[in-house]
Amino acid sequence: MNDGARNLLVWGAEQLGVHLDPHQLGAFGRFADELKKWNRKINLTAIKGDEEIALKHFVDSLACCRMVGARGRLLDLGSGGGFPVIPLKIVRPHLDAVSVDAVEKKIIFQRHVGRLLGLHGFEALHARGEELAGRYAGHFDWIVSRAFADLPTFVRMALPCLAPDGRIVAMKGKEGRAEAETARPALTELGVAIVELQEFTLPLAGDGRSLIVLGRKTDKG
Ligand SMILES: C[S@@+](CC[C@H](N)C(=O)[O-])C[C@H]1O[C@@H](n2cnc3c(N)ncnc32)[C@H](O)[C@@H]1O
Repeated sequence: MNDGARNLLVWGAEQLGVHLDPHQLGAFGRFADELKKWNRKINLTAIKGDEEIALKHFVDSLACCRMVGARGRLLDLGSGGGFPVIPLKIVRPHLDAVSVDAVEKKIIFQRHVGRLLGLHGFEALHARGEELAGRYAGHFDWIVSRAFADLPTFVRMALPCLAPDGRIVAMKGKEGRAEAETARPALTELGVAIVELQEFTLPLAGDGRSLIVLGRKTDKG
């Protein structure tokens, strides 16, 4: 990753309230280098330039930091090249993270990055989200996804694996609020409520983003 991209990453992360130390910056640099190298052979991402990777993959992934604690169990459904799970693991090293994707070559890439960066408590699993309920029933404190599926589909897949007080976090573009409104009846039927909806602009790139946080409905609503 070039100096300009590194500066963008530091600055963009700061805008989100995340301070990156030199060790973490080094990890992001190695992740970017591997992403570019592997992307020449297997299709991991359409985002190829250093600056774009820094903003549209790394800073964007870090946006959901504020919704996730420092310790606990995290699942990323449909994580592709490792987003948002690997950036989250870099800045929240004590999270126990499971990353799932249906495409094996993407999971092989993530395992490679996990080994290279020495990420402990990181498991990349080649599976479909629909298959996880048996192994991970009620297991995760946070289940996240970025650019994965429509809200009811994601929630239906995530819910069996969610701890009783767990949270589902959907990372969406600027259309997130409208999608949440449309999905509200289906979500109610699933026994889930929108706990929080945050809209923000990706630093510098200016693209609209939204974070939709969901939890099980309680008797109180
Ligand atoms: C648009 S990509 C997003 C990847 C990553 N989250 C990101 O933001 O860069 C969606 C990913 O979901 C995976 N996927 C689609 N359906 C899936 C399923 N049912 N279970 C697991 N992964 C799935 C695809 O293989 C793909 O890697």
